[in-house]
Amino acid sequence: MIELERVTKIYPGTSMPAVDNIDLEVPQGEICILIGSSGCGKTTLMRMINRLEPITSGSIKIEGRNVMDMDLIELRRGIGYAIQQTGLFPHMTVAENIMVVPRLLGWDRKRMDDRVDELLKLVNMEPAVYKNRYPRELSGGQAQRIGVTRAMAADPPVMLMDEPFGAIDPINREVLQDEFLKIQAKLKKTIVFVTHDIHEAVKMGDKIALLDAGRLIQYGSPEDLLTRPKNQFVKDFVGADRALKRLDLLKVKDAMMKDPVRCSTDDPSEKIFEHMLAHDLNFLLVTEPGSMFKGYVNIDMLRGHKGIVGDIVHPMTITVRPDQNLKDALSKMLTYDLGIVVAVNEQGQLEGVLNSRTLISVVGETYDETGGHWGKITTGGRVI
Ligand SMILES: Nc1ncnc2c1ncn2[C@@H]1O[C@H](COP(=O)(O)OP(=O)(O)OP(=O)(O)O)[C@@H](O)[C@H]1O
Repeated sequence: MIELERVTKIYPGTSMPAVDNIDLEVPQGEICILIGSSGCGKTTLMRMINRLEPITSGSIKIEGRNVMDMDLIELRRGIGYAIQQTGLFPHMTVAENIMVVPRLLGWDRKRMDDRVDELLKLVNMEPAVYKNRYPRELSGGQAQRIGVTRAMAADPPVMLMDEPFGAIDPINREVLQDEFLKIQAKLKKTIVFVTHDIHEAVKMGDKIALLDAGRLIQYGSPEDLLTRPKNQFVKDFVGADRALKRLDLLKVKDAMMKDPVRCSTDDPSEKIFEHMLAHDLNFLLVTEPGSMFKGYVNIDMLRGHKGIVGDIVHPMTITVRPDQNLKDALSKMLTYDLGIVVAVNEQGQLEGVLNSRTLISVVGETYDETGGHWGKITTGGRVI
């Protein structure tokens, strides 16, 4: 846990505090987002945690220990630090960059090599391909991945991340965010994460701290800020399209129809054709016995077919995961012009189906602008 108590920073030669009397608690294993307009004090606040900036007054404790009482080297070893500009050393290879802190800690060669491979695999970069490259031989997204892995190299319990995905185009940014959240779900670091982007904040944050002119305006879960903005400033900051932002918060599994009607690859086509006619269905999902998702059949494909469904099933390559957010699902549906999108789990098994009508009703019905209350989503929609 990181505890900030009445933390204030006044830069020498200035009179207005850059950080003004902030109390904040970041629980163990959570991501706390610092957000606010340019100059509101986010970076200053973060840099006081690892003492890159001296604290003017107040106290910062990590696991109950005041950072000012800790040996500086020991403090920084326990805190990974990733920044937007990545800070990679241009004359060092990827592997050497990742190993900066472990080398200082005196790790042996084998342990360092293993760690480089492990971390590169974690961020989906093939070690054999990338570890001997120099930063100039990486794309912007790859360099940011390396910046983040470097911060994680010595497995610090605390990470400070200052717009770590800031310089990346929106599509790769989503990919990096998803990767990072997956890693975080396993590693459970305590993270302070600065961003300018409210979508990123809502997606990544367990808690969001909204700052203005050095002061903490509201601190709470993304849900809190979106649904119970404390004042007009917060409302304006989170924006008028709060209903849409809620798509960042809700997961596919919250809105999908679970356990949808399906047939099996070993079902006879004629029997399924009759069944679909009888139930007025023209489209049916197909799984293997054991529920591995295979694709779909429609009534025209089945008409006159003598074999089994598995012979003619049409694959559906665009799918979502139940724990992806609804915004990702909507974006896939719009990009590929799909009326429905199927949710499959990591093993490829069919878990549910989401249709565009359900999605739209989630956005439309769950927020009552006048009362400002969110309704409950209780059901997915019927698909077939
Ligand atoms: N070294 C410094 N000396 C004097 N003032 C500073 C210094 N660094 C930052 N400031 C001021 O402190 C305030 C907070 O700056 P800080 O960089 O923490 O804001 P920020 O929220 O991270 O901004 P941005 O989003 O633009 O990065 C600003 O008014 C800035 O001008």
